[in-house]
Amino acid sequence: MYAKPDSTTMKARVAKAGDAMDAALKSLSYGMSNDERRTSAVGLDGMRGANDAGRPEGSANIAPLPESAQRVPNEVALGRPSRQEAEAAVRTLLRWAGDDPTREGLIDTPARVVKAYEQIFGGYKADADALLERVFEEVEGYSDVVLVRDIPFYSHCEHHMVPFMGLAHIAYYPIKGVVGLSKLARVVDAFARRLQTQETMTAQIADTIESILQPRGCAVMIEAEHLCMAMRGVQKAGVSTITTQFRGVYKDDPSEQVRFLTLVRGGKA
Ligand SMILES: Nc1nc2c(ncn2[C@@H]2O[C@H](COP(=O)(O)OP(=O)(O)OP(=O)(O)O)[C@@H](O)[C@H]2O)c(=O)[nH]1
Ligand SMILES: [Zn+2]
Repeated sequence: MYAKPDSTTMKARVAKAGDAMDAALKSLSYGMSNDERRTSAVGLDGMRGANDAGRPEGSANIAPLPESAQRVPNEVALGRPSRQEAEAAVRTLLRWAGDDPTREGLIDTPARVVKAYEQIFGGYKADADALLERVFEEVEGYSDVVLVRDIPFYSHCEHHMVPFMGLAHIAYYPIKGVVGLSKLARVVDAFARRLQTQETMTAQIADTIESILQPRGCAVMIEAEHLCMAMRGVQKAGVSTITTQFRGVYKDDPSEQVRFLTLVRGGKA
């Protein structure tokens, strides 16, 4: 439906973002309160703390239940339109765009779009918690950081239903065993395949890892390009948005945040 992100370009962008990250690191270490350290969006001052609403103070060590599973209330799930209704809605949008849904090239488009939505928005049916339930304990007591970086993802912004895409980086300090590496990428998909804001998605991934694995700490960083900013509206292409969530030791210890960002950037600068 849209192009795969160009990882070279993204890597170049990460390198370019290095200065911004360095500046952010300084402010993380010296300028921010503990609360501010917990959620920060580099270069997006107005977004700081956007995901903290309703989360109790000091809850980082308590392993809160992720809200992700409850994002679609029952009454909404039960009132789901039929496939025919969804296809009719696509025909309406085709007419709104100015085209003729009965012409040959578009006649099967509503069915294709509805099918594509099942994949693109398959995250609503994903149980992110269950993905992390299997833990491997035979790791010789390994308890240092596990960092999976450069996980590509595609999501859609909830404001315009236009794609945003990029890379997610996840780190955690295991306490008792480790989780399968692919499961972390699956958790990213479980939340990316929904209508999202980047901040919400970042917090949901961190919430899930924190509550299910109960690690000593976890860090999530997402960098993405939003096509709603590139192809419409303000039309600024190539803009990278970075969001982070730090929990546990990552929240408490700025040097852990530095180590995380250093590992994420390792070999790229
Ligand atoms: N914080 C945040 N904003 C987002 C995200 N995705 C898109 N947006 C912004 O959502 C905002 C919606 O602004 P509105 O003024 O309601 O809508 P609009 O008139 O289409 O805005 P423009 O994009 O400026 O044309 C825009 O500023 C988008 O850039 C996201 O993941 N996080
Ligand atoms: Zn948007």
